[in-house]
Amino acid sequence: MTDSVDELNQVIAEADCLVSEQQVYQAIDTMAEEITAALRDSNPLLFCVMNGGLILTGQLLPRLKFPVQAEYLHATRYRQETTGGILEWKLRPEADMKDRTVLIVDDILDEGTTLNAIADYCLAHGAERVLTAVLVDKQHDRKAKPGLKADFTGLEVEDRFLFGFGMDYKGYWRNAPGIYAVKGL
Ligand SMILES: O=P(O)(O)OC[C@H]1O[C@H](OP(=O)(O)OP(=O)(O)O)[C@H](O)[C@@H]1O
Ligand code: HPA
Repeated sequence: MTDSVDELNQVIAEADCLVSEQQVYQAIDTMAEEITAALRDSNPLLFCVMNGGLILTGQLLPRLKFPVQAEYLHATRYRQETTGGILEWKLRPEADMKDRTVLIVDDILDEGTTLNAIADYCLAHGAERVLTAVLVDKQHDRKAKPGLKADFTGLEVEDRFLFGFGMDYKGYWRNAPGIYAVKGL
């Protein structure tokens, strides 16, 4: 059942703001500088991981100071839940990635299952190398592989259920202006 607007307004009113909007933009500025320095001569193929990667991708792209071919893919495993399940491909990448440097952009590396599966898919389809960029790396010891990290990380955030800047709570509040943790989660 869809939560009511009142309930969704209560979620953000009761949530803890862990990272302010201004701090998020500073982190994205830094990520963009790092990505530009690393990839400006690589002609990378960038894939936004829908839906969560939408906002980071939209903020990063104008900050990247080199020509970028931007595409998208859609893989999901949380749906409306706060724990992850089986990864479902809703749209596989269509662009030819043979011998390309691929940059995968997503909102969060939580357990890392999603990014691992996407990276494996790209390598299996001929990508020369796959790099990953996430706004948030959630701090816990449940990563799909010990020590798993993205190549570019904006912020390290505590182990709570988060929303804002692309991350959703039950499909809502991807638009929240900062990074918030749901009360009690
Ligand atoms: O590191 P993991 O534990 O695999 O979790 C991270 C993934 O989970 C979220 O996607 P979700 O499945 O919620 O789909 P969405 O992007 O449409 O919200 C998020 O956008 C990442 O893609
Ligand atoms: O903490 C989270 N919030 C929203 N989406 C997510 N997908 C994985 N972890 C999270």
